[in-house]
Amino acid sequence: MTFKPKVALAQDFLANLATLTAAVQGKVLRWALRFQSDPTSSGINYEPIHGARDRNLKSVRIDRDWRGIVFKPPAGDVYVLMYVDHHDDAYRWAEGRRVAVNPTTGALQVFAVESLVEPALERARQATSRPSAAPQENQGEQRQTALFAALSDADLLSLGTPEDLLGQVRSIHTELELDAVQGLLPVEAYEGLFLIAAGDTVSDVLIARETRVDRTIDTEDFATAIETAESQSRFVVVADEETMAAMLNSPLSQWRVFLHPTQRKLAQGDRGGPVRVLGGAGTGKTVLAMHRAKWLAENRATTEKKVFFTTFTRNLAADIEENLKSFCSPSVMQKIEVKNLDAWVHGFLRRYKYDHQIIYNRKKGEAAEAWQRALTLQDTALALPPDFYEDELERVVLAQGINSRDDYRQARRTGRGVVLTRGKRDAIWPVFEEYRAQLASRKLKEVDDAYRDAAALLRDKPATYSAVIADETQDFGPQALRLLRAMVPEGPNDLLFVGDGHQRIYPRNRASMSSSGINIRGRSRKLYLNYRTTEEIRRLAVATLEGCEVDDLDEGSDEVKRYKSLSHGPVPRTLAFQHLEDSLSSLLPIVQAGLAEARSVCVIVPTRQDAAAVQAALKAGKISTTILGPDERDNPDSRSVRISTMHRAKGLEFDEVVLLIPQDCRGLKASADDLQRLQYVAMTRAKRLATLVRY
Ligand SMILES: Nc1ncnc2c1ncn2[C@@H]1O[C@H](COP(=O)(O)OP(=O)(O)OP(=O)(O)O)[C@@H](O)[C@H]1O
Repeated sequence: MTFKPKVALAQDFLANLATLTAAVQGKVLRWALRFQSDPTSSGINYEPIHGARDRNLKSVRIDRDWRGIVFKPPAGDVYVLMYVDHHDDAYRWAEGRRVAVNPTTGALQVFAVESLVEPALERARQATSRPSAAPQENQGEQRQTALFAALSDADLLSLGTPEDLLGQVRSIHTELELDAVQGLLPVEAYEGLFLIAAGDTVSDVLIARETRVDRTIDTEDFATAIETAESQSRFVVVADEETMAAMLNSPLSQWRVFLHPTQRKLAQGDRGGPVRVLGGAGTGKTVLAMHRAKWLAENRATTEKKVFFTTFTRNLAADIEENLKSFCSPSVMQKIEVKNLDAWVHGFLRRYKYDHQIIYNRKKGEAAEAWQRALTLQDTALALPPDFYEDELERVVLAQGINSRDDYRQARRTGRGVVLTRGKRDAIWPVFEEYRAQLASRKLKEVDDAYRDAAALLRDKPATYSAVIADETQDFGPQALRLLRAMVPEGPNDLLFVGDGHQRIYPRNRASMSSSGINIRGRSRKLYLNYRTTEEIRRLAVATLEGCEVDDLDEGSDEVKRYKSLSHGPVPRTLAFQHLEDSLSSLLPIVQAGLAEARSVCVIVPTRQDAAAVQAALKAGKISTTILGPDERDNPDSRSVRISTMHRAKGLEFDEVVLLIPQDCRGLKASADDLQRLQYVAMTRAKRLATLVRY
């Protein structure tokens, strides 16, 4: 048997490869395949890099101009393709990097050397002491004590700080300085440090990370080190040429290969019961959920007992299915069913000859007629506000599945504002009873009641799923959660919920997992790093949530203080106008600049009428546009400017977003809180640039 060395790819290699022309990519691919097949071949000439601090970094010639930087330690037979660039740039990169095993966590880390970190810190120090520097979230504040003064070296190392950089990390006094070295540190070190700066303790961070280092660390054993979850966030061991070719042919799809350590830990292995993962916009919840589906399908599910992957809207379900297909084999896909919940319920009830139509819009047709009839039984003496009955129907009667006057007397009405005595509840109940009777005579069912009926039908059927994964959980109401609970027997790996209360755009669907029969105690985790949006855009988006109460999809609350973005860019612009019409004239130059620089651009507006107005304005400027309709999937490769409502933009992402929004919510159906959440969702669709246009 011949011994095969371990060949791995680094994230930086793929990231830089993605920026090169197709012709150069082709050259690199051919070179990498030869390298992969035998990195010990005498034809590969490993050149030392004289200015490099790390003697294990070598240069390898690709052609006259291009060089690959390879990590090649003297022992252990590990070869990592670290970077690729023009000769001089590749050497410069290598001179500024070190690769080492962290002596406490055992992870293989790549980080910048002191001579790059020091100037970055110095620039940040100067920026904060400059009087003109814009103060942002305490960043301008001059602190006397260093941020990590209370931490021992052992603490800093356990968070993932490289041993070489302990001194530099100790000298950090402000969040701005920490952010200045973000890209120069291993991701787990930066994340751990910002969580400490935000108030967490070292043990909070380590417990949440599920870090267990129960071996003696050999800092020369690179082959073992490269296998930890932290190492796999930046290195991937490539087994064969086919895998190497697949990775190099789609270098942009980093999420398929490099997971954040928390994403990887949650995606793989067994869990004792339901798991909830919270994370702000863009923190990789959907990516994690997809990798979890793949792992379960590969390791635990069968074609008879599949993994059911669901979300609230049809478009998102279709996008997720497409993405899953891009990294799961057809045989794995046979063990995963992806469907939005309403489509699943519709199909399931039809199979069981359920003879009711489900209502998705009470304002239309026969449902509206039934509701109007029921309202004739209102007790006017109670002098309740006009929208009281509909709110009560949605948030109490349907949400809790209340079926009788007795149940309504006992119903929990927390947060409903109006206090109702037993007598008042008795006087109100007939409206709801009549509504259900009116619906029944028309063979109609409210969607929440249909969920309840489906859950009841499932009770005496054998389980057809081994696991259920729900994305965008914040949009599911209590009856939907109960139905998901009923779809799979209680036990290991049964349920995974990912979501974010800040992004709830259907406010009636506020549900608590524990009151819906889902016990996540001890199995709740968070993702903190935003992979999509620049830190500058994230900050503005978060500022729009000021004063908005946000829940944790259960009985507790959530906050946005602990999130950070991994990329930086221009501070979003805010423009203000008197009227929508005036603001429309500002759109054309913004959109034209975006298109000229080949960015995908989406103009996001509150209503469909606004979308039509934007389309007309852009059409006049001869710009090709597409309004994203409710049933229309977005084509990410389109060169057309997309126009979307805030609701429809959910789950999508674009290089650039222009958000048109009124100064207040007058004229919109949303409350102030709802509008704040919608605005947060809309702004966080932007990857690189955002403009907020107020009118
Ligand atoms: N580990 C990763 N490495 C690189 N990119 C990632 C990673 N995880 C996620 N991403 C990218 O970050 C972006 C956001 O990911 P994703 O859609 O999973 O986030 P989310 O938390 O579900 O977002 P939202 O709640 O805003 O819909 C996507 O472009 C995705 O490809």
